[in-house]
Amino acid sequence: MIFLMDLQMMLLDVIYFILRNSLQVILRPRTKPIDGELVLITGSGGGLGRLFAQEFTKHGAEVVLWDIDSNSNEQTAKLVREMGGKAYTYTVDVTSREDVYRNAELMRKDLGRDVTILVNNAGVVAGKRILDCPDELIERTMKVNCHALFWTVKAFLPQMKAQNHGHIVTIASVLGLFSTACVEDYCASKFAAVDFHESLAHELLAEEVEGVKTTLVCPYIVDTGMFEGCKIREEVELLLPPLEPQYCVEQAMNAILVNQPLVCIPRLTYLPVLFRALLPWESNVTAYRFMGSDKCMYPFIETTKKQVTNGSVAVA
Ligand SMILES: NC(=O)C1=CN([C@@H]2O[C@H](COP(=O)(O)OP(=O)(O)OC[C@H]3O[C@@H](n4cnc5c(N)ncnc54)[C@H](OP(=O)(O)O)[C@@H]3O)[C@@H](O)[C@H]2O)C=CC1
Ligand SMILES: CC1=C(/C=C/C(C)=C/C=C/C(C)=C/C=O)C(C)(C)CCC1
Repeated sequence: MIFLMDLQMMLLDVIYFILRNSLQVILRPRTKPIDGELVLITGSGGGLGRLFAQEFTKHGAEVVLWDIDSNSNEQTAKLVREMGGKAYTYTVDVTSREDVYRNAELMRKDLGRDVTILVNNAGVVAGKRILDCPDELIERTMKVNCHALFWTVKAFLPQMKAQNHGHIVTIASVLGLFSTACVEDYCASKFAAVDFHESLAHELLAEEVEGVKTTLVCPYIVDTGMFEGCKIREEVELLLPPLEPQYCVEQAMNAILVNQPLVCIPRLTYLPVLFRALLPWESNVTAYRFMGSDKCMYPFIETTKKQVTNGSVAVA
């Protein structure tokens, strides 16, 4: 009897959340204020990281900027300060546990307060076919895109839980929800990031830590240069062009500010996720071929090769 009542309640809840979430697409829920929050952004010297720093600043938050490259990181801090915001820079290699824990402590000492919003944004891709790819580059992708999430969450979640206040944001990718050819390192690391994030979200909910929110951000190609050359069939690209970095970050911010658990940018990319789950493998392969998404990374890999030949930075 109790089982049947629980089942009925669960089904009603499922329907309620489907209706509520559909309605929220049209009627945006109220955004939460984040002025005075302390936001840590990893990879803050890069394309999206810099824009996140600026967007959080616009909303009145202070930003802690972590990047492996101090020059680009200082550039981000300069832009934030020019907007009248507060930025604190640290040169951190997020793949190093020791570096992460040491800098978390240093930051706490420097600022005398804790991070309340963590944006795990740093990311890399090898840009080589698996058989041409040095093992170190594969390991680096796994360490930056996946392992680093463990270290930063271990460094900042305890205080968030203690305060019952915080937000963990993971910038993953649509390539963490469906995959394509020749980016095995990246897809594996982003699938891992997605599941790391989801497991953490489940843990917080199971423990009823209501005050610590989570948002998983899964963007399609963004024009930051990281995937320079990546291209699908022209006719399909008209429907699904690469995202403007500013648009991508604004969409991600909208999701964060309403505590939305998951956002795929653009919305159209929810479809391949559904098809992957529902259709036979061969049907998906046929659709991939039709849309040119089976070989979309070929020109990207050629671009990376040219960068190496020209003697510039070998990997994104
Ligand atoms: N661009 C795209 O098409 C998409 C990107 N994403 C994801 O968005 C995030 C941001 O990407 P985007 O801004 O385009 O990429 P960028 O390459 O512009 O920025 C990434 C930043 O992370 C930094 N970084 C790399 N390794 C480390 C490390 N070990 N420790 C600290 N910082 C590090 C980079 O520094 P350095 O430059 O010195 O290496 C760079 O500043 C990534 O997670 C990416 O996977 C998701 C979907 C699409
Ligand atoms: C595979 C695939 C597609 C193309 C996806 C591409 C090209 C994704 C690139 C994503 C990047 C670069 C993410 C970075 O994090 C389509 C056309 C949606 C159709 C369904 C299957």
